[in-house]
Amino acid sequence: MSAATTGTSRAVVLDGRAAAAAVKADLKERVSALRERGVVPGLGTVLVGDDPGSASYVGGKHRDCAEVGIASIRVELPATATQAEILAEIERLNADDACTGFIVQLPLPAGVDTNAVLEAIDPAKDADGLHPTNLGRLVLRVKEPITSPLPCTPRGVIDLLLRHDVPLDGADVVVVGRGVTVGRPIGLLMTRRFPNATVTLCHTGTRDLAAHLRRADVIVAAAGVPGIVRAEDVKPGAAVLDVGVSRVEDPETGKARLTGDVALDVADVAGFMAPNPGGVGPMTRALLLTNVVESAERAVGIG
Ligand SMILES: Nc1nc2c(c(=O)[nH]1)N[C@@H](CN(C=O)c1ccc(C(=O)N[C@@H](CCC(=O)O)C(=O)O)cc1)CN2
Repeated sequence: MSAATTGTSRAVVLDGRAAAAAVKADLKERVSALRERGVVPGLGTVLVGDDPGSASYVGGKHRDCAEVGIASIRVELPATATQAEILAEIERLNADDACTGFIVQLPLPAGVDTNAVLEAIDPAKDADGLHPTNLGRLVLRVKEPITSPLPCTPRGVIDLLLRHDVPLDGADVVVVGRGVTVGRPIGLLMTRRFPNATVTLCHTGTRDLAAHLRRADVIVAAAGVPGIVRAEDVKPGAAVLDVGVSRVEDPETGKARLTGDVALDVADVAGFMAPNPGGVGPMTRALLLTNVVESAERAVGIG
């Protein structure tokens, strides 16, 4: 969804750019404190192939690192890289003391076993929180404070809801999309932070998506299908967070542009809206940095 609406919007905007700026300001101070103790957090990224979207996300991650004082390590491999070559780079980053956390940018080229790649990352350096050990800890350590990295986009969604006091106690939450970075982990994190929320995961096999959406107090749209969440299917006052990303051709300019999953006029019905761009995306980036800083703090016994 773009920030523009049909003009009657009364939804409170869940402003991810402002929230991310606040998160980064806090991280900058924490990174300075770590540096004073001789600890320099370093984020590594592994980018395979030449997808312009992925390259742009990785570039943004390194700009964020520079902003808060985190060191950057960039690994780039051609789209033809073999599974063994990718795993070798992961082993190198696992062993590199300058790299305190790293990610492998997704999606990987067709033919690469993404699960095997994610499982090869040292769980202590897993800045995305997508290693099975960390996903398992997320399920098991429900009552503990955060002791392991958490998936960034789901964490961003929850942070935005908390910052704006969106009511979650007893809420019906509907997540659309079952991808590995958002749809699958978000229910785990949501019911850890809001144990009385009821989370339903909808996907391409869901028989009646509209029926699920209509009773939802909170909708997290992460399907990558433009306009899949329509105003007529949103309960007045609901919180709607648009996390979908699709590349479409702009009919006016003929140029490719990014669009979300939520129709523009949903903002006229919703009580809270996380737009796309400007909602959850900037928080995904800020919480990646948070995972890196928290890991570095844990390593020296802070937090
Ligand atoms: N290893 C990972 N791969 C991917 C992840 C992830 O969390 N880990 N998520 C997405 C891509 N992504 C980060 O990698 C990401 C997507 C979008 C944004 C963002 O800030 N979007 C902006 C709009 C950007 C634009 O206009 O170009 C916004 O929403 O305002 C940040 C990060 C898939 N891969």
